[in-house]
Amino acid sequence: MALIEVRNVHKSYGAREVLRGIDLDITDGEVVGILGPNGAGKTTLVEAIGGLRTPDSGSISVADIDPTREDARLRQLVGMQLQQCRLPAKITPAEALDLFGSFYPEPRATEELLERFGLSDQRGQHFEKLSGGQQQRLSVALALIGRPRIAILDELTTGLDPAARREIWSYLDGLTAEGTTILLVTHSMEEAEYLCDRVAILDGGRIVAEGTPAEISGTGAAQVITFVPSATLDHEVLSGLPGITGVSLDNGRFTVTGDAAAPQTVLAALSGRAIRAEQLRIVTPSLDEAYLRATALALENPADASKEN
Ligand SMILES: Nc1ncnc2c1ncn2[C@@H]1O[C@H](COP(=O)(O)OP(=O)(O)OP(=O)(O)O)[C@@H](O)[C@H]1O
Repeated sequence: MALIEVRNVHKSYGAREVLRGIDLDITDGEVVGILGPNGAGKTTLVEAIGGLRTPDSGSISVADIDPTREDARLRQLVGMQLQQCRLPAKITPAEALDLFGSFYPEPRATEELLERFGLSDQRGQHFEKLSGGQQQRLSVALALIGRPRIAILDELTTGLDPAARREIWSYLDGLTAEGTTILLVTHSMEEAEYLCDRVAILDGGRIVAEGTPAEISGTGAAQVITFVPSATLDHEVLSGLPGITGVSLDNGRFTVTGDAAAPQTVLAALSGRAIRAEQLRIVTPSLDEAYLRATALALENPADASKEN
């Protein structure tokens, strides 16, 4: 059984249905990214998993706990970093960490977190005087202080400078090595590719694509090779090659799609016939492109999106 199970979850705010039948399984130790455009329902979904919002229908189970009912048990298991960290204006990072740490049996050391999250110099500064990035880093540290088995991180590194992002990513690498399960909402494809075992793209309240970053971006499967052959080349020479899934010819330019080995396969076949591939381009779709494709498809099929209500 998965550590987190989400089954057919629906959630509306007034007349607006924000989650429209979400199914998601997350296994122990996995790092799963939720991507999607603004307003897609990402925060609603992860906060429902964290027990902060109640679905209208469907079910959620977190290590066999119903997040809407067993709040105290859930709090010991789950560390949540919220998109907007709200703390009293006059609390300092050291005080906030000590306070949150006091809720857990074996908290991480305040000093260790201040150092790892680059807040040692601001340890005594009032929350209201911290920069946006410092408040953000504090919110991540607070989510992790209780050594949670599951960390839910909402826009973990939004607004952070590149060095701070890398620092947080490397800290999370350490946590995943210890077996922490991480669910993160992100707008950064780079972050998803770096951190996540799996991503789910949410759009219009539905998961419109799901898989490993490589599967979603197609790098594990589809490669697109385009070229102009230096001499006449038969279509069949290419279509008969192993791992090739499509060949088309337009204005003298071939476009060949195939598996990860397709570029080598095509170039070897050409070289065996003493043909050069001129104006050669090999395109590996990025996660960015896959994301735009998946959300564009969902936009093109609004009828599909409203069918199952
Ligand atoms: N408490 C609420 N009451 C009413 N509407 C809400 C509430 N929370 C969210 N919404 C609306 O639900 C939709 C989904 O919001 P949500 O915050 O889940 O999206 P998101 O994918 O996290 O967006 P973003 O990327 O902008 O953070 C939005 O249209 C938002 O305005």
